Amino acid sequence: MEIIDLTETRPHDSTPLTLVLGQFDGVHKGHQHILQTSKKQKTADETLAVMSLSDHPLWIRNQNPDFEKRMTPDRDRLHLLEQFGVEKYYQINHTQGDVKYPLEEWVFNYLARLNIKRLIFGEGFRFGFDESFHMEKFLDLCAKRNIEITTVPQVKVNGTKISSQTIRGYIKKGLMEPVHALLGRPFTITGTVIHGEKMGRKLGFPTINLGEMENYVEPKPGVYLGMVGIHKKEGIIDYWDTLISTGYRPTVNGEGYLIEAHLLNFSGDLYNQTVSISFLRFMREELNFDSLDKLIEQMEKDKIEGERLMGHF
Ligand SMILES: Cc1cc2nc3c(=O)[nH]c(=O)nc-3n(C[C@H](O)[C@H](O)[C@H](O)COP(=O)(O)O)c2cc1C
Ligand SMILES: Nc1ncnc2c1ncn2[C@@H]1O[C@H](COP(=O)(O)OP(=O)(O)OP(=O)(O)O)[C@@H](O)[C@H]1O
Repeated sequence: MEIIDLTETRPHDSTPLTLVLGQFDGVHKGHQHILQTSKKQKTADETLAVMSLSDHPLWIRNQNPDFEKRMTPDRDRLHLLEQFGVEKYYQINHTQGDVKYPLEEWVFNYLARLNIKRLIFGEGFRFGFDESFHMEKFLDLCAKRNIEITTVPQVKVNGTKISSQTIRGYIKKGLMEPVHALLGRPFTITGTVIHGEKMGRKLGFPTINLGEMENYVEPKPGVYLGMVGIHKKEGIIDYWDTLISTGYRPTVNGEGYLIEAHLLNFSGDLYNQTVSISFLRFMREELNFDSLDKLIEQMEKDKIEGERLMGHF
């Protein structure tokens, strides 16, 4: 997939495009449907492209914290878009300096640099919200350029549209089973293993900590059952059943929110390796124990329960 920053470049290539507009956080089942439909609708000479803003307009324009973090930061999202057949990805940098322009005109000025034949939206699409994105005005601008517009019906579950915002809300509540169902895969964070406080090892429960985590939505504090994928050479991933602890570690007066994973029955050095931590289910709340012995006793119970749930015995 070719990645093009439209803020910096005026593309010279005039490839005819079928373009889908939107943020695509999670590349959830609704997004997957619109991409599959677009692939079928485009003609053989058209290239399937997606265009997104670097940040959600509701974060840039309204400072709404619900739209700051992602379940799929750029690297994960681009990888998934490619898997679903997107051939070109256009990004526009959206910053505070742009808020003085009407959103639909600002977006259209970038679209006008491309040879768009077909523009595809999910039904009810709006970038941000009604007051910031005037859909009718946007459609008028497209019509003047002879861009064909198609609307794809919404994919719903129990009568409600699948949306990134809803799924991020489930992650924040620790509801990992519906997240798995709506994404078609578990919520997964990927990063490089960094050196932590090394206290876990002393407690008999060594854990891996990941760097570069700032951009991910934070799952509710607690203990989860999951899988860790260790990225090996040639794209091979070695999976381990795992316990995941998220939160503030009140028992050891931890500082700041952290995600750690204790791989079940694993021994070895993972520092500096790339790993993916997938969340399968919430097991219990994070607790403030009055001694380290009590924390260790509970972690031993967590381990037995985790192994039982994973079918180890
Ligand atoms: C399975 C598991 C359960 C945990 N549960 C709690 C908990 O309930 N309360 C708490 O304060 N910390 C909990 N922790 C976090 C530990 O306090 C933390 O892993 C330990 O202090 C090591 O931290 P470090 O990796 O930064 O050295 C848990 C960790 C694991 C692996
Ligand atoms: N459930 C769905 N069914 C069909 N199309 C969808 C669905 N959800 C989003 N789309 C479409 O996918 C494209 C990208 O969507 P976008 O990520 O901007 O919206 P979203 O997933 O609804 O997110 P948010 O919750 O932030 O509004 C848009 O064209 C949008 O209309």
